[in-house]
Amino acid sequence: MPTHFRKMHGLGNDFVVIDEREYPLNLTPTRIAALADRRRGIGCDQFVTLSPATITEALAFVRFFNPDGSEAGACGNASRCVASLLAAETGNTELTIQTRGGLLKAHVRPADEEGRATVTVDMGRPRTDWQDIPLAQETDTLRLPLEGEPAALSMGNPHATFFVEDLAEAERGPALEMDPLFPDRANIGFARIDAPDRMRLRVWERGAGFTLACGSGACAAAVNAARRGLAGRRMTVEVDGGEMLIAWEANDHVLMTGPAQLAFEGAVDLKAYPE
Ligand SMILES: N[C@H](CCC[C@H](N)C(=O)O)C(=O)O
Repeated sequence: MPTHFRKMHGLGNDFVVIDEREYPLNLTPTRIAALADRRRGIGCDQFVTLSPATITEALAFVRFFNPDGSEAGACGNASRCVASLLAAETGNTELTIQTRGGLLKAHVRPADEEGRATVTVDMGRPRTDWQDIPLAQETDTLRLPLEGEPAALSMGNPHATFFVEDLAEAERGPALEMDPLFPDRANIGFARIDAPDRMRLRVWERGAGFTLACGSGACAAAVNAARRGLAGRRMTVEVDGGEMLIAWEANDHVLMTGPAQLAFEGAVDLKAYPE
């Protein structure tokens, strides 16, 4: 029996979303990778599943998988998309979703005539201790012992941010993702500070490669810029797909605001994909 899915995106960072709350599908990493593959599957940057929440205040337990089948503890753009989906389903504009990286509270402004909602997600606190990122050795996470001295933190997934003048340096991303300093690999951001409240960012994503936008990467880059004294605590982050607003609040929580969009819905025969 075909399985319903939604194709969604946040600033071009795109997702296949499958709701397993009614009917668990037990999707294996192999099948997820095949479905996420743009040549042989539906194609997406991350594959997102909704399952029943195990914490009563949350409407769903949301998991994020990269096209290589690896699981991410956070995915900012997908969190906005799922929040907009749940808001449309429930009529709630304030809601909570459960992720491996923690509980995320969202505020959803209803979709406009193009189906584009504006969502603010509280992405929680950045984790800046080396063990929480994680790194392979005790390290000052403000300046990692790598060429270009990036800053690093976790938003529920590992991020290193290089502050550069020339975004062409992003070509270093693939090698850096695999650097032994990152035992779980890492998302690698390249940020150019254009003003105390504005940056341009490109992210080589762990397990996914370059994407048009990376929400957790924008949070990480904005917090790392403020930690390094390069910017304030409210940033407009310009990515290839558009702009997000990031605010690192006085309570240490990081608020991310940006669009969420349903592209189309469809059905897929999972049996056509290898277990
Ligand atoms: N695109 C996502 C990030 C996915 C992170 C994933 N690549 C990982 O392995 O952590 C975002 O909007 O935050």
